[in-house]
Amino acid sequence: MARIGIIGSEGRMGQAIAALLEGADHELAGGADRGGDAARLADASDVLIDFSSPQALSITLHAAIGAGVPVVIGTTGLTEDNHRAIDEAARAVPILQTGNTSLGVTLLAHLVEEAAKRLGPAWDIEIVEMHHRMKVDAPSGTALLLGEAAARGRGIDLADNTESGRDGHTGERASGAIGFAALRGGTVAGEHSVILAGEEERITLSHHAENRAIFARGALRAAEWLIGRAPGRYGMDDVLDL
Ligand SMILES: NC(=O)C1=CN([C@@H]2O[C@H](COP(=O)(O)OP(=O)(O)OC[C@H]3O[C@@H](n4cnc5c(N)ncnc54)[C@H](OP(=O)(O)O)[C@@H]3O)[C@@H](O)[C@H]2O)C=CC1
Ligand SMILES: O=C(O)C1=N[C@H](C(=O)O)C[C@H](O)C1
Repeated sequence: MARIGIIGSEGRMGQAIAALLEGADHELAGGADRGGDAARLADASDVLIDFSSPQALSITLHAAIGAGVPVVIGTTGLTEDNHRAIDEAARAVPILQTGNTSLGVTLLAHLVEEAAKRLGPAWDIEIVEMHHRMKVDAPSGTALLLGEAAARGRGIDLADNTESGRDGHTGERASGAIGFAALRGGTVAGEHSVILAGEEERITLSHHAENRAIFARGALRAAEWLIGRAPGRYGMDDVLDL
C-alpha cells in the first residue's frame, strides 16, 4: 500500500488517476493544484505523480527533494531548462519522466527506432498527432518522444533535423528531416502516427488512445516501480522491461 500524491489533481489526468486509485491497493494522499502546498503533499506521500503544467515543475521537484520522495512526471511541453532541472533533481531522488505512460506507445517507440534504422535516410519520416481541443502544447510530448526514437534509429540529433508547423512557401522538404504536424479538435484522447514514406510505398505505425485510463494505469505502475529505487532518471522502458 503506497500513499500517492497528485500534482494537477483537479485536471483530466489527475481525475483519471484518482478514479483508478479507488479500486487499487493504494491510498490517495491528496492533491495539489495551482496555489496548493506541494511540499506538504510530498511529506504525506510515498510518491508524487505530476500531470500539471511546466510552470509547476520547479515546485514539484523542490517538494520531492525536500521530502525525499520519488516523482513521476507526465507533464508535457517541457523546455530544455526543465529537462536540465529534472536531471539535477534526479541526483537526489528517483524521477521518471515520459511524454506517454502507456504500454502501447512505449513499445511503438521501439518499433519506430527499428524501422528508422533499417530503412535509412532515403525514407522520409513524418509524425502526425491529434488531440482534444483543450490541449495547450504542440507537438505533443508523445510525438517528440517518437521523433527522438526515429532520430536515435537514424543516428541523428532531433533538434537539428526537425521540420514543424509548415505554412506558406516552405521550399522542399529538407533531406533527412523528421516532420511534425499537430491537429486539435473535439475530445480525442491521443492519436499518433509515424509515417515512413519511401519511393512508391509508405509504412504507417500508429497508436490510438481510446481513453485516459491507459495513461493513468501506466503512471500508477511507474509510481509503484519507483518507490525504493536509487536516485536517478528513469523511463517507461525501465518499468515495462520492453
Ligand atoms: N505522459 C502522459 O502519458 C500524459 C501526459 N499528459 C500531460 O499531462 C498534463 C496535464 O494534462 P491534463 O490533465 O489533460 O490537463 P488539465 O489542464 O486538465 O490539468 C492540469 C492540472 O494541473 C493544474 N496546474 C496547472 N498549472 C499548475 C501549477 N503551476 N501548479 C500546480 N498545478 C497546476 C491545473 O490547475 P488549473 O486548472 O488551476 O490551471 C489542472 O488542475 C499535460 O501536460 C498533458 O500533456 C496528459 C496525458 C497523458
Ligand atoms: O494532453 C494530452 O491529453 C496528452 N498528452 C500527452 C502528450 O502530449 O503526448 C500524452 C497523450 O497523448 C495525451
